[in-house]
Amino acid sequence: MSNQISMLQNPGAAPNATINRWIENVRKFYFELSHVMGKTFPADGLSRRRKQPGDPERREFEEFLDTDPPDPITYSKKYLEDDDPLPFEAFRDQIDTRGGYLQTVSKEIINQLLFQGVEEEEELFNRDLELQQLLNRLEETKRLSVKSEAASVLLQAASQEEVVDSEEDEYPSGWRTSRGKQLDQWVPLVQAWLTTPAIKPREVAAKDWKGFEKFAARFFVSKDGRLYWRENGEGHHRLYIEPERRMTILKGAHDANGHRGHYATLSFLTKRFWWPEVERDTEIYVELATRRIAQVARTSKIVVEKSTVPCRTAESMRTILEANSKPGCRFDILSNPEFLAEGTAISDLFKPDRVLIGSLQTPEGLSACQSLAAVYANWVPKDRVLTVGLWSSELSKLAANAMLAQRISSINALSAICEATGANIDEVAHAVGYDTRIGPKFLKASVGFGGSCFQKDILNLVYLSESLHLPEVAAYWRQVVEMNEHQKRRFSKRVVDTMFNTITGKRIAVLGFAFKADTGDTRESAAITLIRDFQSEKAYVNIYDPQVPHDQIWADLAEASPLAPVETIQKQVRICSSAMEACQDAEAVVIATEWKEFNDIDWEQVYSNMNKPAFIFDGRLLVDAEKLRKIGFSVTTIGRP
Ligand SMILES: NC(=O)C1=CN([C@@H]2O[C@H](COP(=O)(O)OP(=O)(O)OC[C@H]3O[C@@H](n4cnc5c(N)ncnc54)[C@H](O)[C@@H]3O)[C@@H](O)[C@H]2O)C=CC1
Ligand SMILES: O=C(O)[C@H]1O[C@H](OP(=O)(O)OP(=O)(O)OC[C@H]2O[C@@H](n3ccc(=O)[nH]c3=O)[C@H](O)[C@@H]2O)[C@H](O)[C@@H](O)[C@@H]1O
Repeated sequence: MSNQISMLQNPGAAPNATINRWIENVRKFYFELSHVMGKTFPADGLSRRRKQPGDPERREFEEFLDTDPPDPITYSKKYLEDDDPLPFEAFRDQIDTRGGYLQTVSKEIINQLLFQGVEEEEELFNRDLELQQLLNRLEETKRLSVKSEAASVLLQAASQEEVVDSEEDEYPSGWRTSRGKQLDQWVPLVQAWLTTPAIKPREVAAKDWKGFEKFAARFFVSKDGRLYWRENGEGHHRLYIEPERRMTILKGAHDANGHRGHYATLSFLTKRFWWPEVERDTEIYVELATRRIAQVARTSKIVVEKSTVPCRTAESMRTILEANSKPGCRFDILSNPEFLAEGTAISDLFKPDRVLIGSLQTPEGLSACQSLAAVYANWVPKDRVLTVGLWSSELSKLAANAMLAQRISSINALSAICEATGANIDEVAHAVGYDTRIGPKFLKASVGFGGSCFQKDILNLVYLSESLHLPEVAAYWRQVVEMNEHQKRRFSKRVVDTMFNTITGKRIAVLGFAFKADTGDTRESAAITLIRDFQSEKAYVNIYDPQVPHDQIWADLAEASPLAPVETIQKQVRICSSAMEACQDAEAVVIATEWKEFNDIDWEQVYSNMNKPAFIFDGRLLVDAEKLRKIGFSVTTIGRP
């Protein structure tokens, strides 16, 4: 209680979250605090404080009672060997804190606790609902993106309606191995047998019965008659997909989901669906683009990998191309990764640091390499065109992005140390970057790196390392991504902690939504994670970004909280058309993207429009903290105490 009193008097004190919720409730009333020592009832938060000098004199508790204190509680044991109940003192603390907590705990948490005990059926229902909600929300936000396409294709495929194969979507039986074909025949028998176990399927030979039973044990049939493969390692039951729906599902998971390659497509699929040899089918499907090149090419071709690909992709392309090419056609594959950055794409194109071309070191490979180098020679100086081996080129692209991201994670890790010690991350970066071996670029601490490529490419490297049985190498690179996630979490926690451990009902203006300045791209933007965290703490959020379309913001927020209804998101979030509008009546401003125009904000005006105390959280080292403090803001900057 003394903690609460001191906090009521001193908003700067740091209560914990439970106590803060309590304070919020207590503050609704006009009251005078007094201390009544409890004797009859277990101690609660109010009665635990011992009487202090200066406390007003109060009658003892007994004086309030009309009758004698009740008799001690009696109990009877069900079985003699049962343990005696523990004395009250043994668990008094537990009751005390949990009692206080549970009274104010939010409904969601209780629901979550209850939810842990739900039956399989309910989980399935929720999973369907989740897909349905995802689609609804994406449609509502009118975002005609590949993702809504993916969701709709998947929903359609998962529905129980009859499917008529279009010619294009026919499932090629040539893909199946004999084992796959056998399991395809077994699955309908499994379903029938699980529904009426008394009838053994005649089609299963006696010698196969044990195997069949074992196989069948992996499934269950839901109330609505759908067959599910029991949960995989991630705790998801997977809906069985019949052969005639498989191409639609593959198409949805791969094409409509952004051609994210074999690994991403497979993990997307295997979280939701199952059929025999889904892994093999996915691999074949993902290779279809290369097969298509072979199919349509009538003369020899140089095939250039421009997109970022896993190391040794060219090798699998070659195998596919050679196996499917027309007589007399030969294919040379080059790797020519793209190094442009968003926001500077045109200048990167005209004045690249380097152009990298990887080829096989055979006469044909080297000659193909020269052909491509000649194209670049039109505007890129010769010494900037680097020619290397094919695998080195593929790996260099992943390595370059991984090392850039690693610098950011390193500086962000140091920013946490700065906040705890009093050092200043800008000064540290400056001092470190002055070493010519290290260099000054890409050492700007931030709320976390975003963008479509860093995370994807590092995870690509992690996957590659794992598949090469290099777990320590994989762990090293994974840590770069984990540190980035940590940085985002750390930042939103700092916001909550600084605002007296609760942002419930408070309005926060988030300035910037793009993953960096000078682009409208929001993929993996740190702002999305921050806003999701603020929403889950029940804050109101005003968002302003000079470039990102509003529909995109709604779609990203919907995707970040797949279980939150759109109306809830829209109640909590407002998209504004200027920084000034976003800051109106806010309690805090969070700078998430380093847009130049944020330097020109009239902070005095912002301050006068905000609720007090007015907080600024600079996730981009953008503002002049001292200047803003003079205005009256409480300023928190990344990498500074
Ligand atoms: N965004 C960037 O700044 C940079 C991107 N890159 C690389 O360039 C590639 C494209 O990047 P973004 O343009 O940002 O991606 P994006 O996702 O915006 O666009 C890629 C488009 O290509 C389509 N696509 C992918 N594979 C396909 C296939 N096999 N057949 C037909 N269509 C296919 C997708 O459906 C999508 O529409 C990626 O590999 C990325 O790593 C490289 C350097 C910079
Ligand atoms: O393969 C790709 O897609 C591209 O990825 C990055 O380019 P991009 O994602 O456009 O953006 P960056 O400028 O690298 O910034 C990435 C993220 O790191 C953040 N960042 C960058 C630099 C820094 O010092 N601190 C920092 O937090 C940015 O704010 C942004 O969120 C690389 O810089 C390009 O060379 C590469 O071609």
